[in-house]
Order: sequence, then C-alpha cells, then structure tokens
Amino acid sequence: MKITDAKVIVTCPGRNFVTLKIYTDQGVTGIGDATLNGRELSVVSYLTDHVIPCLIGRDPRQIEDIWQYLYRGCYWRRGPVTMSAIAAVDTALWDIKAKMANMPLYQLLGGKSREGVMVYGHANGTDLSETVEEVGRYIDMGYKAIRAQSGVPGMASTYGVSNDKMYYEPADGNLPTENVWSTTKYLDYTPTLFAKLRETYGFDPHLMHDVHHRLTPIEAARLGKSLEPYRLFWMEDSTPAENQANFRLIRQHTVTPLAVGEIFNSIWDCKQLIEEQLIDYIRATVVHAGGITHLRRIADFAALHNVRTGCHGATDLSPVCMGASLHFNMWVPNFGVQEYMRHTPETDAVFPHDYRFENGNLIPGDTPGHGVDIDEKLAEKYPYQRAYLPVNRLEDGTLWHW
Ligand SMILES: O=C(O)C(=O)C[C@H](O)[C@H](O)CO
Ligand SMILES: [Mg+2]
Repeated sequence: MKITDAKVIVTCPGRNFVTLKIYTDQGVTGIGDATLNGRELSVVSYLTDHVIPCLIGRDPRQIEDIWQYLYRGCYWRRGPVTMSAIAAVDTALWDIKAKMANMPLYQLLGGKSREGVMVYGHANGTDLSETVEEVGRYIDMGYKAIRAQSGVPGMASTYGVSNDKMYYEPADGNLPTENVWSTTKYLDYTPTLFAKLRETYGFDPHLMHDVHHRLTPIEAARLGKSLEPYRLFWMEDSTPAENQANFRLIRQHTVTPLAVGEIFNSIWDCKQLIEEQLIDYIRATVVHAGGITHLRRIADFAALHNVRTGCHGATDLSPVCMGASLHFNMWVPNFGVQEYMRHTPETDAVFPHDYRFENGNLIPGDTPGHGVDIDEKLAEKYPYQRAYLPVNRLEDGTLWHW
C-alpha cells in the first residue's frame, strides 16, 4: 500500500482551519488537523513545501516509522510548527488505518474505557452576575464540568470573555489587539467569583478556571490558596511553564489541582512537571503535540505519576482534532476531562462529523476512522483571513503574557 498524494486545505468558516488530506493507492483517504492559531500559514508551508514530498510512495500503514522519520529526519526537532505538521500526518494515517480495519479509531487504540467523554464548557460574563448566570445556563444544558471566566472590575477586557457567549474566538484582529492587564485587580476579584458560584450552585458541578499564563509563581500560589475553599477541578496555566521548576513553588503552597500544557508540543515540555508530580492534568492535545502517536506516549508517561489528561479543545482546534481526541479519550486509561468549546454551525457544516453531546459527555460515533470529514466544496467558499491573537500590556505599558 502506498501514499499517492496529499494536499493541504485552508478554510475560514468564521476562523481559519488547516487540514491535511492524504490519498492512497487503495482509494482510502484520511484527514488530520494542522491548525496553529495566528500562525496558520507557517504550517501550510511546512507541510506543502517540506513534508508532502517525503510522504509520496511511503506505506501509510507504517505510522510509527513515518512519525520517527518526520521527527528525527527533519533534524530541527520539536516546536509548534513542526509538531502540528507531524500531528496532521499522524492523525490522517490513523484515520486511514482505522478505515482499512473497518473500525472506529478507539477500537484500534485498545477499545472503550468508558461510555462517554466528560467535557467542560466555557461559561463567561462581563461581570460577576452575568458569569454566575452563564454557569447556570451550562448546568441547564447538562454540563457536569464548567470553566468560569469573568470580566474583572476596572479592566476593559480580559481573556475568555466574549460578546457571543457560545462561540469565543480570541484571534480577532488583522493585527494583534492590545489588552491591558492588572494582576492586583484580578487577584482581588477572582475568589469572590468562585465564592458566589459555590453559594449559588453548590459543590456538584466541577468548576475550572484558566489564568492564561498571567501570574508569577508566588501570585499563582496565592490564587490557588485563596480558591481552596471552592474546590476547583483545576486552575489552568497559572504561570508560564517554560521553566517547569517554577511549579514547585506553587505546589508547595496549595492543594488546588493544577492543569498545564495546551501550548506544549512534546513530552519534553512536561517531563519534569509530570515526573515530579507538579501538576494534576496535562492539557497537551492531538494537533499541537505530534498527533495520537505522541500524545499516547505523553499520557502513558503521565499515568505513571498519577497525572490525568485534560486535552485542549478550544475552537481553534478543528472538528478533525476534536474527533481524533474523542477516540483517544474513549481509550486513554488516565482520562480526566476534555475541553469542548462549540464550533459554529458554519464550521460544523464544513467538517461533517459523527460525535454528539449527551448529558455532559461527547460520544464518538462508530464510523470507521475518526469520524470527521471535510466538505471541500463548502470549504472553498471561505478563503483564509489573516487573524492574530491579542497581546497583553500591564497598566504602565510593559508587554506581558497574553
Ligand atoms: O481553551 C483554552 O483553555 C485556551 O486557553 C484557549 C487559547 O487561548 C486558544 O486556544 C489560543 O488560540
Ligand atoms: Mg487555556
């Protein structure tokens, strides 16, 4: 069996998505997500100019060998562009293998470990009362786990708060939008939000919160400590994680569970975090962390150290990534939760899929492969539009983490 061709499809049904489609001499095709928000075309070029020529003529069944060939063979290992490109190839090849086997992908990975994949939704509001109301709306929709993000008094805007409550997309500018950040205002306000949420809804719903990399380790420790009475499911990305040892400080001070890793692209980014049990959930996902082949390696390593998965699932990851992730989650023994921000109806129409939401879970279908397709004719109607993620400045103008 041979790979005969591959092509990259870029489409923007409201936001940009990059999809790799691989063709074989047996007529079976597979697709993989290669979207890297705000830097999409770098992965398009990496795939088109450098990866696709090396794929033609290879046996698509040799997934591991092709993974190693692209990882070791490029010499310049790791990095989000390389690993998103490898992920797209890997996902498409798993899709092909599962179609050849006439099985849904989770069966090939080892079969079901659970009946559904618990997902968390994104409740957000411009102020405390709107955020509390939004969390209630998610509870009414059946979510068992909900992330709460809120506008902070005295700050014009902050991460995670959208005008359109359901379909948040932070990459909103033809050039990067500039936001202003105040750690003091944020730290004073956030515990009051969670106090109100627990007072209103009790302790049944799992609540999470994304700090989005904005605190120093000691500030993160303070936030974790002040949130302890409200028993969060997790506090995410409380400080940037390039220096993994930073998490020791946070860990010493708080028992609030910690989640990190949506921007990680390899096992090396989380090796120390996992080995030293400095985190509780690893957020690496299929598209940015080298595909199913590499994510499985991360998850197995995490399992040794009691770290569970909590795959990234924002809307900048296409339904193709979501489909692959759901199959992965159905199997992975140390599953924690899956993020689920809903795609718009336009995006869902471009990427027909068989997964469904039921009682707070997403459930992959039984279509052979990962169960997600791309309607190429419809995709053509939505040409690429340049869009950047925002940047963040402190009130005195200093550039900060967004
Ligand atoms: O979903 C999350 O937890 C995020 O932090 C979303 C990110 O801001 C988004 O994926 C950036 O492209
Ligand atoms: Mg996040």
